[in-house]
Amino acid sequence: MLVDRFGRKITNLRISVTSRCNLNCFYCHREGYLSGDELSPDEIAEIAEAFRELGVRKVKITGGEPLVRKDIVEIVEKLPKFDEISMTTNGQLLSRYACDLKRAGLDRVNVSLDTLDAKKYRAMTRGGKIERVIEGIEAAINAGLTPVKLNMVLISGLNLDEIDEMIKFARKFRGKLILQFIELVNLNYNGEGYFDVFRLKERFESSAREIRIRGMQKRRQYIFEDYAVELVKPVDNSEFCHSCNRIRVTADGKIKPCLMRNDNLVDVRGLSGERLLNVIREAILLREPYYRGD
Ligand SMILES: Nc1nc2c(ncn2[C@@H]2O[C@H](COP(=O)(O)OP(=O)(O)OP(=O)(O)O)[C@@H](O)[C@H]2O)c(=O)[nH]1
Ligand SMILES: C[S@@+](CC[C@H](N)C(=O)[O-])C[C@H]1O[C@@H](n2cnc3c(N)ncnc32)[C@H](O)[C@@H]1O
Ligand code: SF4
Ligand code: SF4
Repeated sequence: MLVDRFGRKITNLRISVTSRCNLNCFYCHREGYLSGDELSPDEIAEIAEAFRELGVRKVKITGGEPLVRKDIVEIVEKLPKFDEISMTTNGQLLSRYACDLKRAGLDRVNVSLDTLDAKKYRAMTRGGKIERVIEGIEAAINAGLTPVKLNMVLISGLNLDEIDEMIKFARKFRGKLILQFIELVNLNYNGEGYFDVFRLKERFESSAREIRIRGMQKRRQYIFEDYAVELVKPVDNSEFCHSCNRIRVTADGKIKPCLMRNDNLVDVRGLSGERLLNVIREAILLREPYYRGD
């Protein structure tokens, strides 16, 4: 088991498989790192296996946009067995891949959708087609990549007035969708439009059938009859960082201890066996909560 200097157990691995993307959302943090280089499916599998041996139980595939990689099905297929393998995608290519990804071993997907207005969507993503995202969500549900989480970054002046509509949209899928309302992170972007998502707490607390607090980043989940809501508050939230059980691997094979920092990356590309395990153990010791509180 990997445990950092702050007693946080690392059970969750986030692998960026590319920095490339077929969209260009104006606020994108790009997972905090840009790389021109990409690991092969075998290289990804080797690093993932090392983390599995060290106690990681869940894997998230992300990007850039993971589905722009032509070998994405092979990447998923070659991953070792974990309790859960999920992917975060913008959904543009999801309907094409949903069934193959499920067969390859993907358990579920998160799909990013900040608005239900086609014109606004095109503007925010600089060219995205909303109908493709909707088709992708439907294909993912039909393929059993569930629960599908819908990621909506809340931006004041842009989409706060769409929260109710998004809930109505989620309800149509009868319990198969979880809505994630995400706070805007000020990284590679000036933070204009910031909205504190905890301002929604009261609203959901007073009406939910059940409230769950996830171990990961102490996220609050509100369960309703035919949908659920999760609030993701990464800004100025020491509770989030103190229960952060994630480690990241960048598209070019560096261990990234924190989304918000690039001054403590550790290159593991080309390493294998005991050497790889030891370098991972050392990298874990570089982890620090980004927001610490008092
Ligand atoms: N600051 C920070 N933000 C994170 C971290 N993990 C996820 N996020 C943000 O949370 C939002 C949702 O990320 P996703 O990739 O969909 O995954 P997730 O919701 O974290 O993971 P699951 O609930 O397991 O599906 C994105 O805006 C991420 O940038 C983290 O460790 N630190
Ligand atoms: C960087 S994207 C990568 C995966 C894929 N391209 C997608 O959009 O789902 C992962 C998630 O981060 C979110 N995100 C991007 N920039 C953000 C920011 N500045 N603040 C909060 N979330 C952000 C996106 O909305 C998306 O849900
Ligand atoms: S689709 Fe994802 S990676 Fe691409 S620009 Fe938008 S948020 Fe960033
Ligand atoms: S320490 Fe905080 S900011 Fe850094 S990755 Fe973990 S939750 Fe995100």
